[in-house]
Amino acid sequence: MTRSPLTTPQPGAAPPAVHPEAPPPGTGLRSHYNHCFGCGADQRHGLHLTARTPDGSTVEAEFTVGEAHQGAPMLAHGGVLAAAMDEVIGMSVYLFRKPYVTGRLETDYLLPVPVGTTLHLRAWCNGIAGRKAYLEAEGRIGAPGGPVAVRAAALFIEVNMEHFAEHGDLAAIAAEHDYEVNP
Ligand SMILES: CCCCC/C=C\C/C=C\C/C=C\C/C=C\CCCC(=O)SCCNC(=O)CCNC(=O)[C@H](O)C(C)(C)COP(=O)(O)OP(=O)(O)OC[C@H]1O[C@@H](n2cnc3c(N)ncnc32)[C@H](O)[C@@H]1OP(=O)(O)O
Repeated sequence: MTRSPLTTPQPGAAPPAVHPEAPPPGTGLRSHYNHCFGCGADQRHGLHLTARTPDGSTVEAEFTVGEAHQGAPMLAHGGVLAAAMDEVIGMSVYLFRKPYVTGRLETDYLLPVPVGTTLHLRAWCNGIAGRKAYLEAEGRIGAPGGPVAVRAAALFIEVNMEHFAEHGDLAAIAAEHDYEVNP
């Protein structure tokens, strides 16, 4: 992965520990929001990623490139692939049971991805330093051990729930989670 210093764990970054309330190994992850472009079942234009964690610290998901995802004829749009990487990385940081948002996302495109291809996505965390989480993901063609088509490195920043209340619609999130909107 070609990455900038901004997505490379800074000195002193600690390796992440599996959170005690992370889903047990082999468990599926629920969508964090039904209208999410990446994972929401009610978002009809979305990617509909469903993910699981094999070990409580990494996340795996599959994404089949459809006709709605084209950039060049019958080839995946790079921005759609970046969205898939952002989503699977977001799902992996969700294992830490804190709200994070993408601060920076870097993407390497190594192979063209034709419509009809299933990308096997995997994301993991390389380190945590304060509010910063350094994460990485890859998308492999056709099988978990297939050729790597996309790599991503990201810096996610921990926020509090007021972030979503101030800038978005916390009530819509709270309706699907245990968060109290006005504790
Ligand atoms: C997503 C909804 C979730 C709802 C919650 C419900 C469920 C549970 C939670 C998790 C969700 C689960 C799964 C999610 C899955 C996928 C979703 C994909 C994720 C996204 O798609 S999310 C949307 C796109 N995302 C944004 O909409 C962010 C817009 N942005 C901001 O809201 C601010 O910009 C913010 C908050 C990032 C920082 O603002 P701030 O004021 O809090 O903090 P500040 O600026 O001081 O930065 C602190 C330290 O981070 C460094 N830093 C910051 N930004 C950097 C950058 N870009 N590059 C390099 N370093 C950066 C600074 O340099 C400083 O470093 P230092 O401490 O060393 O000085």
